This record gives sequence, C-alpha cells and structure tokens, in this order.
Amino acid sequence: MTDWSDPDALDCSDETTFDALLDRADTREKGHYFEFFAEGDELTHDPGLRLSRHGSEQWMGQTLNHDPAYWRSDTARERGFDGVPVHPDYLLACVMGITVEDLSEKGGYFLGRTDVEFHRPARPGTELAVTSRVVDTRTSSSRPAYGIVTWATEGRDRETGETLVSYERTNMIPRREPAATDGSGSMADGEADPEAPDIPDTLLTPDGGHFEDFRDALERAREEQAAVAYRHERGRTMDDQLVAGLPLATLNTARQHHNRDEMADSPSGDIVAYGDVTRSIALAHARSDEATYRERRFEDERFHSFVTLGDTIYGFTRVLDCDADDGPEEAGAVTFEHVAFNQDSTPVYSGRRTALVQRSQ
Ligand SMILES: CC(C)(COP(=O)(O)OP(=O)(O)OC[C@H]1O[C@@H](n2cnc3c(N)ncnc32)[C@H](O)[C@@H]1OP(=O)(O)O)[C@@H](O)C(=O)NCCC(=O)NCCSC(=O)C[C@H](O)C(=O)O
Repeated sequence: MTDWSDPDALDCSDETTFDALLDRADTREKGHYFEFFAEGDELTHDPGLRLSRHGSEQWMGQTLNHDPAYWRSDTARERGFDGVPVHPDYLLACVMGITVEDLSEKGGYFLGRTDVEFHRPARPGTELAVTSRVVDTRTSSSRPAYGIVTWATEGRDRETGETLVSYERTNMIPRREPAATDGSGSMADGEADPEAPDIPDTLLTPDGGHFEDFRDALERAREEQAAVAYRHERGRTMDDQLVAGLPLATLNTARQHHNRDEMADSPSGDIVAYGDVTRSIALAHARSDEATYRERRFEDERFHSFVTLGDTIYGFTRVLDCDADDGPEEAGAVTFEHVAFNQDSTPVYSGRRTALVQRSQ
C-alpha cells in the first residue's frame, strides 16, 4: 500500500500526475452564493482594518483627490476638522472592502449603492467595526445564473462605537445552481433605447467653484430653460495599481479585481476596476472644479458598465439644487449628479451627491 504521508509518494513535478491530483481535490470555497443570504440576517465582518494616513494619501493620490483639507493640518483646521481626517472616499472603500469576503467575494458585480451618509469625520488610526443586514434578496429575471442582494452596512469606530458611515448596496451574486453559467453567454446584448433623447438646448457652466457660482448658474438656467451641466477636463487611465492595488489595500477580496485567470470566463472577460475606485476618480474630477467644504451624502449610485485595465475615466456633472440655508456660515449645500464615462463616452457610474460647498469670501 502506498503511504500517502510519504512526501515522495506523489510526483508533483509530473504534469499528468499533478493534473489528476487537482481533478480529485475539492476546493475550499470562499465567499457565499446567493442562496446563503436571507432577508433580516445580520453579519458581523471579521477582518480588521485600521484607517491610516498613508492609506488615505495613497487612495487620494492615485484617484486625483487633492483637497488640501485631507492632506494639511492648517486647511483641515480652517474647515472645522479636529486634525486631518481620512478622505471620505477612502473611508467608504475601507468599510465596504471589509464586507467583501462575507458578501460579494463569490464574484458578484457591484450594481449600485444609496443612502450613503457620513456621520462624522474619521481620523487616521481609527480601527473599524463593520456590520451588515440583508435588506432584500431576489433572483434576477434577466440573468438566471444570478441573484440580486441588497445589504445595509454600517462602519463604526471600534473603540467608541460611533457610526462613521452607513449605506445600502446592491450586488449581483452568482447562484449555486446553476453556478457554472457565469460567463456562459447569458449576457444580453445592449438594447437600443427606443426613446429619442430629451435634453435641454443649452447647457450652462458655473463661472467658478463656490456656492454662489452654482446658485447663480441654476438661477440663469431656470430663466433660460437650460440645465447646468459640464464636463471635467481630467482623465485617468486604469492601471494595475488602481484596478488591483487599491482594492487589496482596503481588504477587498473580490476576484474581479485581482484574478485574471478566474475572470477570463466571466461576463467581463477580464479583471475590472472596483466600483469605489472608478467613482472616486470621477468625483475627484468634479471636486477639482469646486470649492468643496464637506461631503454630506450620496444617493442612487449605479455602476452601469465594466471598467477594465487601460480604460480611461472622465467626469460629467449636472447641478441639481442649491440650498443656502443648509450648512454652516462658510458653506451651502449643493446637490449634483455625477457621471463617470470611459474613452468611448459610455457611462460607467452615476450617482447623486450632496456636498457643502464654500461660499465666496
Ligand atoms: C452586471 C451588468 C453586466 C448587468 O448588465 P445587464 O444584464 O444589462 O443588466 P442591468 O444592469 O440592467 O441589471 C441586471 C439586473 O440587476 C438589477 N439592477 C441593476 N442595478 C441595480 C441597482 N442599482 N439596484 C437594484 N437592482 C439593480 C436590474 O433591475 C436587473 O434585474 P433583472 O431584470 O431582474 O435581472 C451591468 O450592470 C454592468 O456591467 N455593471 C457594471 C458592474 C461593475 O463593473 N461594477 C463595479 C465593479 S465590480 C465591484 O466593484 C465589486 C466590488 O468589489 C464588490 O465586492 O461589490
């Protein structure tokens, strides 16, 4: 009888033997299929992550978010922060990154997110505690290999228990049965929109980036039956650091971002950018044209199409509303719709954002 504890009993350098060995071995699975999730389930995410200044600066530098309040203590103080906080996009990505192993590692595409609220600024050094509740589960009518799951997630300061950020997100999650259909060609061809586009004749651009500039532009637009909408000049091409490096730095284990072998057979055919990286780049383009004071909340964030290595992300912004009474003396609230689009002008992300924007001096 062969002694299988003998290291020499198997010749792993022989390809045929090794193939046979792999065929016989079970895979210890990571992540959960759709069937695992039931409405009302509560999950406590185990991975630990300490927000760091380095991590925040790496995220901001790579995504072109250069607001000095998140880099320099003098501007942070002027803006009412108690020390230099981590950037809200980095905070959000870290909180979501920690949840991926439990919620979406199985290969579920991130479809959208809403009700993103920043409850308080987060400092470097904060250790996170993250929990999620299953809000909704349903099978996908257009893609039988998938289900669609929505979770409500809360990221807290592990020491004080204070909530830092909360949101609801929705992913497409592979079904165990028929799990093997991922990439089998169930992807529907894009259908042409039968309705002609209904867009205003005139698109106005604000004169500057302060609250009054947005308010005045909206007033002009109302008089002229126009909209306030404009493009941002910067673009950012997706490289390895963005696609694989940043999600891994936030403990995001989704194979979509770092396993080309697995992704070759998936609907995208290749690794794809983490939605939060794509979004953060588009928001950085928008923020570079505005005097942001504070981030408030995000609603109706949607990821429309895949972003792969080599794609370039541009930004388009529409100004929806201004509220002079909402906010401190230094700032007023502006609500925007931001769209990220690629080199072929295909929208890849859209979302509604309310931020406090500095008033003119
Ligand atoms: C994934 C897609 C290829 C799907 O495209 P398509 O088949 O054309 O369908 P739809 O996009 O119309 O939607 C499919 C079903 O999903 C429902 N849906 C879509 N968006 C939402 C939403 N925000 N909330 C709730 N439900 C939504 C639709 O109603 C459809 O339902 P049904 O008719 O019953 O089937 C395409 O959407 C796509 O390419 N999206 C981009 C995906 C992406 O690139 N995401 C970011 C990268 S992946 C990521 O970041 C993973 C992350 O790390 C993580 O772990 O979450």
